Amino acid sequence: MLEVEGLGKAYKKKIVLSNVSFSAEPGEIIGLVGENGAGKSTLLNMIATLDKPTSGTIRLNGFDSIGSRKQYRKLIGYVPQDLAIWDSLSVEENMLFFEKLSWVRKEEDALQEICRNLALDHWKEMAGTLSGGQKRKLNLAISLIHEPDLLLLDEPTVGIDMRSKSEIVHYLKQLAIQKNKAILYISHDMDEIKTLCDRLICIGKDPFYRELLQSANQPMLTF
Ligand SMILES: Nc1ncnc2c1ncn2[C@@H]1O[C@H](COP(=O)(O)OP(=O)(O)OP(=O)(O)O)[C@@H](O)[C@H]1O
Repeated sequence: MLEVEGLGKAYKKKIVLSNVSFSAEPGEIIGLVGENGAGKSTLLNMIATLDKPTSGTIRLNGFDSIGSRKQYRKLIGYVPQDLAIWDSLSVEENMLFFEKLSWVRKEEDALQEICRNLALDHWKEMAGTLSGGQKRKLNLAISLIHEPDLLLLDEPTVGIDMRSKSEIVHYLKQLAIQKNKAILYISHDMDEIKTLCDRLICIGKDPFYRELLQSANQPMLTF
């Protein structure tokens, strides 16, 4: 499904990633882990087509991320580290707004169901007055409107309470199992990594980090 081959990224003379190769199958949750500044977001951003690789290729269901960008983009959902919601709109208005921007048409009931499945029951409330956890859920719900095959998540549970965190983790697990979605997930939370991820991709050279991750006893690729 997702095939990353020989991927490299340099910013001017600074090499951030080199020769990263891996694949992801439907239903798999893969954790992207490693120390600060290792290049996790850079890798995710290239897969999200927000940044161009210096070398290598990314293909999703046979579509190249550069050559077939339009078709490729329809298959991905991306949740950035920073919230991308409208504070002055209600949850309902946010969902309707982003549905209009999306390439699929969804009835309001279906949009509300996405939120309900995430235990986000604040349909008429202004996004600006939601708790941190509810805002994160709305951010995630928006990325699911067009039912992407591959979900790219950049620390989607950072800084939120344990209940919201556990609801998001439970939801993602169900999404992978029941709807066969592939999920690439950046996290610094060891418990979350152990609970959620089927396998890991460790970016960076810090031996402390690598040893710690090996103790999680999950299949791991290192770059
Ligand atoms: N646009 C850019 N121009 C120059 N350097 C950049 C740019 N984007 C990222 N970098 C550098 O690339 C390296 C990797 O950054 P990246 O944000 O991918 O790391 P990360 O593993 O996601 O870190 P964190 O865990 O702190 O989020 C860093 O040294 C960063 O300064």
